[in-house]
Amino acid sequence: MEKSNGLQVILFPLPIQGCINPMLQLAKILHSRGFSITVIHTRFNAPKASSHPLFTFLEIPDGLSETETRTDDKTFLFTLLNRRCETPFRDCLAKLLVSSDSETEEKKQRISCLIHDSGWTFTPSVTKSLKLPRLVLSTYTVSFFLHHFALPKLRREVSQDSEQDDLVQDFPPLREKDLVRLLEEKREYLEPYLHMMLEATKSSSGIIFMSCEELNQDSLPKAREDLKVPIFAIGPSYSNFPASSGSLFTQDETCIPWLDKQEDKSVIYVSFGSLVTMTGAELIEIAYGLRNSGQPFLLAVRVGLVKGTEWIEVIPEELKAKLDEKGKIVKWAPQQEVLKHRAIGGFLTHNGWNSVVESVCEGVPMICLPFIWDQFLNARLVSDVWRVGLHLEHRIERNEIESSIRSLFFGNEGEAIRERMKLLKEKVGRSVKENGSAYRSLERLVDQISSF
Ligand SMILES: Cc1cn([C@H]2C[C@H](O)[C@@H](COP(=O)(O)OP(=O)(O)O[C@H]3O[C@H](CO)[C@@H](O)[C@H](O)[C@H]3O)O2)c(=O)[nH]c1=O
Ligand SMILES: C[C@@H](CO)CCNc1ncnc2nc[nH]c12
Repeated sequence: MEKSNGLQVILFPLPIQGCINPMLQLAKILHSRGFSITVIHTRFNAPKASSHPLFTFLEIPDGLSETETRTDDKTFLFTLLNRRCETPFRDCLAKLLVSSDSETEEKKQRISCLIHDSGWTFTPSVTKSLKLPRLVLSTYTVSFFLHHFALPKLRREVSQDSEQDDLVQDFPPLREKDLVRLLEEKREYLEPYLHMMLEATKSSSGIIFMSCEELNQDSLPKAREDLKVPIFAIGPSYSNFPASSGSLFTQDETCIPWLDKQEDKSVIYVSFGSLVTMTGAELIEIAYGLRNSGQPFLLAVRVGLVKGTEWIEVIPEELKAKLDEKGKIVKWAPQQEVLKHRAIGGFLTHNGWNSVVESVCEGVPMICLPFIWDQFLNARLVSDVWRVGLHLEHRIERNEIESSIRSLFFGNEGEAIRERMKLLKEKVGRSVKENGSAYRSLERLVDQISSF
């Protein structure tokens, strides 16, 4: 740990698991560079302050009701949060600035800037009136962030004559069938929300991605050109700065001793992040697919994953008994530790960006089953661009799942995928080491924050 550099950074994550983890990871990275860290967060999905004794946490009210927090339309949720949090956030930040000014000289830690999730769109007017520099963190991959601003236009101009498998011209490597599914979610709030997000990004002092040149060759130059603000692709550095301490759920630690008993690279790990929901019938197909594959498996079923039920009640008793012979089902896994484990041979994933990056960092080949939003694009990167995974093409059927597991573990394609994943892992690993592209980007970010 470096000693304090006398500067303080204020962080403001969006309250969903997929956004809290990368923000806390950024906090750890900046703290290791001597910055002191204050996290302003909503009451809803508040991170566990006790897991981070080195940071200061300040809670603001968000006014969300129980029902509102459960809404399926995430854009609506974020729109509500932005409306309700503006005033409490402004008050909180203003107070912080005043109290930091009045500290005694030796305790003084000048507040150098605010770094907020790209999903907070009200921030420009707040920091402008308080004269505080502002950086944005995007938890998406660069190409999704860049191209998703065109979604309202793409929705208006859905092409009639294109084939399902065609690439979407303005949104590669997304395919037409992905775009159709992505747009299926009801999104009446999407257009104004995206507009505000883009404005908040363009008026910022820079945007940070937990990604690197090696994973975004084509989109980074275009992002620099379009957004016209400095771009810092500083990660992923999951191995040095684990994100798991940001977990909102209790991790089932019995996963690791269970994995210890399995053979090298024999287990398929299955998880779907924190937002996706599925039907009971879909979970049953997945369970049969896992069982019929004959491979040992570790399945994370989050409470609430299956719509209308609590946990895994939909799985018939008789199947449950068969599952227990070779598999383990938990509510929340210590995912990074699991992916690191020598027993893991593959990851059946919904392709949230954090999961994809964690899998690449640990060199675990994937089976892609995206459900919503940026997951469709992430899955194409994995299967079509880097070619380090198979794609289920949205077929949640036991036979498809069984055969994809078999070809990943035993087929020729699986062999080639493992080979490519090994190379990709090494490439990304080099990027965060001294003089790698992500390392240099982080140096530039630290310089910029210090110079505000
Ligand atoms: C299910 C499960 C998850 N996790 C951790 C792993 C990851 O760091 C994190 C989940 O992040 P993601 O894999 O990005 O998934 P998710 O929470 O759905 O993320 C949301 O936010 C992401 C970033 O904006 C998006 O890319 C996703 O599409 C979106 O759904 O939670 C665990 O540690 N244990 C678990 O059992
Ligand atoms: C505003 C963003 C950027 O950090 C939140 C991430 N996640 C998401 N944003 C919008 N719709 C979603 N549907 C699923 N996940 C979603």
